[in-house]
Amino acid sequence: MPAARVLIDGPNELVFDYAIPEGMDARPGCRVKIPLRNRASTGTILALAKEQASEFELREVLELIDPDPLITPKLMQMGHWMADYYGAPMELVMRALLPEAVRQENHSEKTRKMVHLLETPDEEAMTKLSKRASRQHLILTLLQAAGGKMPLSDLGAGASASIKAVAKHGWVEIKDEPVRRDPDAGEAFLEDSPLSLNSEQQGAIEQVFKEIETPDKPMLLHGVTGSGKTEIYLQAAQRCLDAGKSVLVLLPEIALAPQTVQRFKSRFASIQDQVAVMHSNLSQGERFDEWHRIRNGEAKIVIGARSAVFAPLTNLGIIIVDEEHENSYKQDTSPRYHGRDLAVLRAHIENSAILLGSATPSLESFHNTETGKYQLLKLEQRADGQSMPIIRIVDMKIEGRKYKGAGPAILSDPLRANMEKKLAEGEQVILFLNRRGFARSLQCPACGLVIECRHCSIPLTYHKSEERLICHICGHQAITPRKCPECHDPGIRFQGYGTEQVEGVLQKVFPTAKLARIDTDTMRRKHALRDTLKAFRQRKIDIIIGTQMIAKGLHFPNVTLVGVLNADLGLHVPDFRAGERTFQLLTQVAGRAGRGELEGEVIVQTYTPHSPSIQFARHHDFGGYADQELEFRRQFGYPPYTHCAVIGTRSTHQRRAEFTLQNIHQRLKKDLPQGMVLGEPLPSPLVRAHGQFRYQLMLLGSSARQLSRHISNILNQTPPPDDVTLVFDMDAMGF
Ligand SMILES: Nc1ncnc2c1ncn2[C@@H]1O[C@H](COP(=O)(O)OP(=O)(O)OP(=O)(O)O)[C@@H](O)[C@H]1O
Ligand SMILES: [Zn+2]
Repeated sequence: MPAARVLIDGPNELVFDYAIPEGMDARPGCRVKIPLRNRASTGTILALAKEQASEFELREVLELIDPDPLITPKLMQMGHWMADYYGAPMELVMRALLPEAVRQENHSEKTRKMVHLLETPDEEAMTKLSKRASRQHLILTLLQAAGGKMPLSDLGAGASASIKAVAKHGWVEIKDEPVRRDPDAGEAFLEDSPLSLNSEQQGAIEQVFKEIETPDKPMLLHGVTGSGKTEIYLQAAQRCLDAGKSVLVLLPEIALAPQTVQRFKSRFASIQDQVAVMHSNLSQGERFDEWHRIRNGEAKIVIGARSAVFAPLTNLGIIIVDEEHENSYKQDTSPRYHGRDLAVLRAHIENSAILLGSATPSLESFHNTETGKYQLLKLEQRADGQSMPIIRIVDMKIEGRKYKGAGPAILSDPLRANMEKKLAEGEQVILFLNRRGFARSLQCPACGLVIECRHCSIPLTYHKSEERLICHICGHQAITPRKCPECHDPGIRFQGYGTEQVEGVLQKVFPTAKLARIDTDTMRRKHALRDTLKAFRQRKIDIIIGTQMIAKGLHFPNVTLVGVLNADLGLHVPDFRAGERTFQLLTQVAGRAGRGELEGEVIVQTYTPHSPSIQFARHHDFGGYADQELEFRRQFGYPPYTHCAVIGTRSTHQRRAEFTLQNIHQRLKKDLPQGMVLGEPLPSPLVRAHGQFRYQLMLLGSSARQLSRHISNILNQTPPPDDVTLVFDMDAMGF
């Protein structure tokens, strides 16, 4: 008898084999009822075997819940690829493929009671009714006015006896009707129409149309900030819909891209019902509804973050990956997939077009255009003929001297003077600083002690409004000491500054300007970001100070000055991608300036004005940056010339974490295949987080398959002790 391997619903990821009874058309991806500990349980079929392998008699599947697999065969194929490539158990892959809300099907459809008018009594009867039973009369007239049906709840609470009475006469009937839980209920979107494209856009879209017609090669759309990439996405999507095909749009963090989502919603406002947006703020019920709307073909455009790459669309015309260089496409728990890479794979499996877009492409994707694996589409001009902003560098080593001992130099003279000018002219300013809180750390000048988190190896950040120290890794909080806890020196002081402190400085320097701070501390409320950006667009705010939440994708024509307060923050971290990331961030932030009629200016404050990331960004020279960075990567054998995998161990026992990794290192080394480079086991840059010690080693290999198989083999042979957790991160993006 054939057997099925079933992932049981529930928190524990149990997997058992069951026999498939004769005549049951069970396929992978189908949900089934199975016996478990004398009770009927539910689960999803992971895989089938022709003959059962076990010598024990298997229990039988009780019932097939879905005759058609919930997971399409093509998505299943992608799932098996993921399990193999990322070295992840199929159980975990399955969790990614089928959202919790769908797998544990207890969010059945939401329904509501509707009252339907079956027939209206004649005029005479109505007149009688109005005198004798005015409530019943009212119900009938309301129903007539509403065109024959109304939700029961709208007919008022006290009306139930009257409704029963009119139902008894056979005038009305109450029926359950399904309702969609619409996450955007209450929001109105004005329809807009396609723009006529400029010649660069025209060239790009023709290529995209060709690919939609007959998919051949992935496309990388490299368009400078403000070049109108979104318009290309919109017209590509429209073309697919016209051809009866579906569209998948991936955005890095959907909560941070309210403007892009809004543009899609506006363009497709007339077919609102066919658009599904999947983001992390959806309730389980909303997620269930959206998923089923996609699976049954009602929704034809899906917009979502990385996990939307598994959206069960069929007949895909194009997959669009906006800001393809963004790290947040990488999943940070197993299976540690890269949303962009899976999108490319999925397009291949589904035979659809794929369009990756960015103003600062990842070197991986850019390199693929150089080798001819991808095709490059370029937009070198801003869409409306605006010029690129002028970028000026301020050397804070020189500026800082003016402030001797008077606290940190936050606003250099050139930046402050420029802000004054713009504000006087009624223009708007964005300031960028990638650190929240008031002060980075507290340090004792006498003994040098820096107050650290008790669970993590980083300093605690001082938050003034809450009057406490907070760990930005684990959230641990502590009271701010008045003197050094070690040597009791009362001179203990703040080091470094965050957005909260900048806000305070701005209030003093520009007392009449209206300010808003955008970071995770101020944006906790559900629609806080959307509302703040709206106020900014309406010019109710003059200056925004924000973290990376405001770095990309925002379009405000009246912003003429962007200030980068400390460009060095991401530069001095032990990661070969640190320079690339700084270049991307500076280019993206700078790109927020001068997107309207007025010219834009950018002022970058830095202590390392000559670093290549800063210099190339200043000249808007992606090509130059990519050339020299790729040369460096090639020399050292780093990605994109190789694949990079990281193996990590974590444990509350430092020695156990270290020893386990050393052990793995030994085994990896013993039969290391040709072409692989094995690094040393070392403490992670953040050696302790959430109370766990972390060790890691890096492997580089020219063949991804060989690399991940070699590692999976060794890890399977070396199960870690119970108190050590293993992490295997294929194509790791951070260290
Ligand atoms: N052909 C066009 N004619 C006139 N305006 C256009 C055209 N195409 C795009 N625009 C406008 O140009 C502005 C910038 O476009 P968009 O935001 O799409 O740029 P982008 O390339 O996505 O930039 P970023 O990478 O900075 O997000 C938008 O206001 C858009 O409406
Ligand atoms: Zn901590």
